[in-house]
Amino acid sequence: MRSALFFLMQLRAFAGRGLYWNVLGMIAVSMLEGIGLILLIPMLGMGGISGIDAASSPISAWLAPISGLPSAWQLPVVLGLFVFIVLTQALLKQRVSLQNARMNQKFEFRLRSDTYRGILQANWEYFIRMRKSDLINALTGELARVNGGITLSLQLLASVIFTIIQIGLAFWLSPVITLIVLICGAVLAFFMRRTLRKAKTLGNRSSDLARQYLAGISDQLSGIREIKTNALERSRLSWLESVSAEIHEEQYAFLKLRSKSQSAYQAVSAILIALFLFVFVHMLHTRLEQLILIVLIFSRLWPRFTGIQSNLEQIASYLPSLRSVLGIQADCRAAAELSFGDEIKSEGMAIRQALACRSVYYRYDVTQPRYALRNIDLSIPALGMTAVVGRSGAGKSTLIDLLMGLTTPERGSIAIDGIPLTRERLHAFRQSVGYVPQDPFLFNDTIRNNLLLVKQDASENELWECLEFSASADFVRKLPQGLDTFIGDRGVRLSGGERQRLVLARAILRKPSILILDEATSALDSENELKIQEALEKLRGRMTLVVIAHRLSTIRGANQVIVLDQGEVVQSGSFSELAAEKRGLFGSLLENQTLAASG
Ligand SMILES: Nc1ncnc2c1ncn2[C@@H]1O[C@H](COP(=O)(O)OP(=O)(O)OP(=O)(O)O)[C@@H](O)[C@H]1O
Repeated sequence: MRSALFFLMQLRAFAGRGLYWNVLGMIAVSMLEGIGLILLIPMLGMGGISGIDAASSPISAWLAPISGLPSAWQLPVVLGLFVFIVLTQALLKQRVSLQNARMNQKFEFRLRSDTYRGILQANWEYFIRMRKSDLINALTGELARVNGGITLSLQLLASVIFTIIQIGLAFWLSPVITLIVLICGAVLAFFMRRTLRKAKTLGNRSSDLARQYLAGISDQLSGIREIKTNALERSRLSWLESVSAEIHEEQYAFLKLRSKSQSAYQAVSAILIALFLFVFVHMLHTRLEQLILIVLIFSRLWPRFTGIQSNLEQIASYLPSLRSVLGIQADCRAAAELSFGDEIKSEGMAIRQALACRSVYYRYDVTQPRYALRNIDLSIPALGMTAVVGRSGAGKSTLIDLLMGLTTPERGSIAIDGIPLTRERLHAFRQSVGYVPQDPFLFNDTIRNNLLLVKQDASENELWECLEFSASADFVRKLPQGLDTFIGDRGVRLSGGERQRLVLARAILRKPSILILDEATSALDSENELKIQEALEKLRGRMTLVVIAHRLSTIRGANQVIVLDQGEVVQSGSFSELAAEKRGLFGSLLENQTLAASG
């Protein structure tokens, strides 16, 4: 029951008074149903069914005006009343269920939007920690289960209201019989508690399995190339079959649990009804009208009891999904770096003097002693070109993430023109950054839309200018639909170099104050690399450039070269200065590359 209450509390916090109106509607529906039921006795009595005395009906006092009518009129009037009550009840019921569906939809919409908003507002560290597929699962499968949980909780609420009202009616008719039936029901419910606990455990497992499945399948489809080239098809299929088998086992266990508890309820209800009739008619000589009504009430209540039990089981199994979605929301709140509205308030922030790191320390995992960056002190002068070099794993990309404000230092600070980059200034600063990552990403859309993403009002001329600059214009012109060609799954596949150039075009479209290229020319052939080198030359003096480069020949023109090794700055200076320090790391990197190129 606590699970259902949890769902309903969430709904109440969202729907407020709307939920109370619906509860009132549910009460009215149940009352009308009860009255319709009680009307059966006078109807049967007036219809002349022997043994039933219409005047002894519990509502005979209410029917007094009808008894005053000529006897030929009495039955049609009672039948008319009955039809009216049933129709009103049906209409009201329809309205309440539509309102419930609307409320549920709005709740789901809000939950979905709040969750995604939280995800979008979370900082980069959160995404480093989280599995992407868990977030996808929360926004798809888990939300669908939460929706199911809310629907069932509302059904349960209706059933509980119905049950209370019908039990109240039964009490009014005969407290003794009702009490005996209720005691039996309570004893049965007590023994069914174990089933509920089991349902909850199964629900937890089902959530885990869904997460595991989605994580695995999205990983494998992303790595399908590796699967093919390493001939891993069979082992991957076995993985899928084993997870599917587990999912089926879990579903089967849940169905078995439900059908077992339902059959138990049905069997007990049949035995109880038979026992009642025997005991009350033969031993206690109860009045027939009362007995008929009570049997009627409980024969309708019993399936509701069963419904309540099975609803509770299912709701308990859905609860882990709601908890998981709310957990993600809470984690995102804790990791929030931005609130919507910041972007409206802020405009780009230009670097006028320098972007600097002061005694910066950074660890990916604060529980581990290993620092990815240690004691970093450096200054990137505005409008110059700074190159960052170092062996693989030296900390270059980590440094870039810090410089862009994607991550925040554990100690020390990042400052723009001497002012620390605080959370409030983050969004404005990022609007001034153009970034081309190692593995460029384009959305599954047209080239035009991919570019317009960063500057919606860019003119056709501006788009082509950026494409020219990034040496992409030629290949875009040759595509079947030019700028309107779909790329990715639904359209033309682009080579790594082409994607990299398009991402570069996008990065410069909004004329950033600082352009950061993380190995941006790694996928380019020497002809295109040269073009980009020339373009970067043209940008010099117009924006601050930061370039991470493996190929040291590409950074000859840099004003400053920073050499990182094992998370520390080991050298910095101009290209020629560092090249002259033969015993330094830069000298040896340069020597290795020259040897490799000549060999
Ligand atoms: N998400 C992460 N979680 C934990 N450790 C990480 C993570 N990303 C990087 N590291 C570690 O931090 C260190 C610096 O990594 P980084 O990616 O900054 O190096 P890099 O110089 O950019 O390397 P490369 O040239 O190969 O891209 C490495 O030891 C790496 O293992």
